[in-house]
Amino acid sequence: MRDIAATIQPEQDDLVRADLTATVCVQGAPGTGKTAVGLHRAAYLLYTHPQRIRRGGLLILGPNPTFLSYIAEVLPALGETGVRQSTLPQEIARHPVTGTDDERAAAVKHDARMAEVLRRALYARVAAGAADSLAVPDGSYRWRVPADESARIVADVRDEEPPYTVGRERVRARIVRYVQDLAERRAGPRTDAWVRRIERSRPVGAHLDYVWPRVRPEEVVARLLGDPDALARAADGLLDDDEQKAVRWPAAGAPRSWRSARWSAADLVLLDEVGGLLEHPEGYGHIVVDEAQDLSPMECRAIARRAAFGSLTVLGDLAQGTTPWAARSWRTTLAHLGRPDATVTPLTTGFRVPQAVVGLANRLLARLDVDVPAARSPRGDGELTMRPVAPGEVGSAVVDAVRDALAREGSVGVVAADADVPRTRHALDAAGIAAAGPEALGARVAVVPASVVKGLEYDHVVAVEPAAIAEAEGPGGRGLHRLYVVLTRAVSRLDVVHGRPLPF
Ligand SMILES: Nc1ncnc2c1ncn2[C@@H]1O[C@H](COP(=O)(O)OP(=O)(O)OP(=O)(O)O)[C@@H](O)[C@H]1O
Repeated sequence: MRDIAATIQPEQDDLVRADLTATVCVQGAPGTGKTAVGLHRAAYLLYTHPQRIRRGGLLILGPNPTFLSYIAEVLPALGETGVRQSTLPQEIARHPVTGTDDERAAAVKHDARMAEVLRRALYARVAAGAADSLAVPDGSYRWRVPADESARIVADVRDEEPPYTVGRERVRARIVRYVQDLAERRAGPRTDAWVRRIERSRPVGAHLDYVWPRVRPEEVVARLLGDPDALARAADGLLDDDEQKAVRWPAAGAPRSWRSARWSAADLVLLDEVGGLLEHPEGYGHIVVDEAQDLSPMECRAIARRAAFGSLTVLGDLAQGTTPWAARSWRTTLAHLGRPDATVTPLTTGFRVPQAVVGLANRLLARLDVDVPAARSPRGDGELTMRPVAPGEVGSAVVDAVRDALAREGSVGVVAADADVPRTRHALDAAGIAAAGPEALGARVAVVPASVVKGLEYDHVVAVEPAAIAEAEGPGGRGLHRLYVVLTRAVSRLDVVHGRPLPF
C-alpha cells in the first residue's frame, strides 16, 4: 500500500472528491484501491472542509487492529489531525468482551429484527397507566394530577418518539406544566424558582420513576436475555421459539444482576442499540467504513447512529464477505446504514494483483454466490506457481516457496488456516527462516492466519493448503470467500502449496 496521489485514476479521483454531503459506496474487486480511495477521501475532506470536519470529527473504521496499524502508515498526516482510526468493536465497547456466543446466538443478535425487540424491551418499562394520581404538596396546597392525565401525557410523548431520556424529561416538564396551570388558576403566577422546585420535588420524581423510569442499557439487555417471559413479550411475532432459546442465557448460568453479566461481542452491539434509543450518540461529520461487506445489520445501525448528520464512504467487496452475516447486496447494507439511495460505484481495475493471479482468483469468484464484476489487471508482470505435493510434504514445500521468494526483493506473507499457523511457523523455524506475525509491519517474512489477512498485501504470498483455509470456516461458512481473500493479497507473486486437491 502506498500513497497513490501520483497515479490516481479518474474513477478513483471522482470518488475521492465527491461532495462532503454525498454518501458513496464502492464495490471494488480486490486491489482496486478501495482502501487507498477511502484514505485519500479522508485527506481530501479534511483539506477542503477543515472546520466542518474538525467540528464533527472524521472516523475511519477498519476490520481489525492489524489493518489499522497498516493503514496508519499510508497517510500519517491523518493521525495528526484528529482523524480517529478504529474498529467498530472498539467504538462501541462499553465493557470488555468476557462472554461468548455460539454461532446461532450471534446470528440472531446481529439480525435486524433485534432492533425492534430491543425497542419493545426498553419501552416495556414505560407504564401504560395504572399509576395512582400524583399529589404534589405546595405550601398549604396539594396539587393533584389524575392518573388518566399522567397516562395521556406519557402516551403523547411516546407518540412523539423522542430518545428515551429526552422522553422522560418531556414527561416531567408536562406534568409540572399541568401542576403550574392548576396553581396559577388558584393562586396567580408562579416564578421560575417555583417551577424548578416542583420539577425536583420528591413526589414528581417518584411518579416519573414509575411511569418512565431511568434505565441503563445493561438492565434492558440483561433482563431481555435473562428473563424468558420478558424475551417472549418483546420478541412476540419477531423471533420464533428456537431463536429465543438461542439467545437466552441458560437459567443455571444466568448472572444475578447485569453488573456481573459476561458480555459477548454481539451483546455489545445490543447494548449500543439500546444506548442509541436512550440518547442519540454524538456523531461524526464523516465516517469511512472499510470492508463494509462484513457488517451485520445491527452493526450497520451502530454506524448509522454515529453518522446521523454526516455522510459515509462505504468501501467493500461482496466477494470478500466472510462473516456469517456478510452482505449479499449493497442495497440491504446501505438501507441498514440509513442511506438506501446511495449510489454504488464499481471499481474493477486491480492495481495490486498481477494478471496471472487475477486469473486464478476469478476462477474461484465464479464459484461464489455473489453477483459482482470480476477484477481486471493491467499488469502482465508477476507469477503464479502451483505446488501440488504429497500431504506430508506441505511443510517442506512451504519452506521451498519462501526460499524462492527470499531470493527476490520484497515482503513475504505465508498465509495459512489459523489452525495451521503453529505448524507452518515451526517448519520455517526448523529451516532457519525467521518469521514474524502479521502485526510486525515491515518484517521480511510474516506468517499470517487467514482470518486476519483481509485488507493486507505482501509482495510474495505463499498460500498454504487452500482446502484447509476454506474448511476452517465450518460447514455452511464462507470458506471459499475466505480463500478468495487469501489468493488476492499478492503484489507480485503467488505460490499455492497444496497437499490436498484445491477446493475449486
Ligand atoms: N491508482 C493507483 N495507482 C497505483 N497503485 C494503486 C492505485 N490505486 C491503488 N493502488 C495500489 O493497489 C494496492 C491495493 O490497494 P487497496 O489496498 O486500496 O485496494 P483494496 O481495493 O482496498 O483491496 P482489497 O479489497 O483487496 O483489500 C495498494 O498497494 C495501492 O497502493
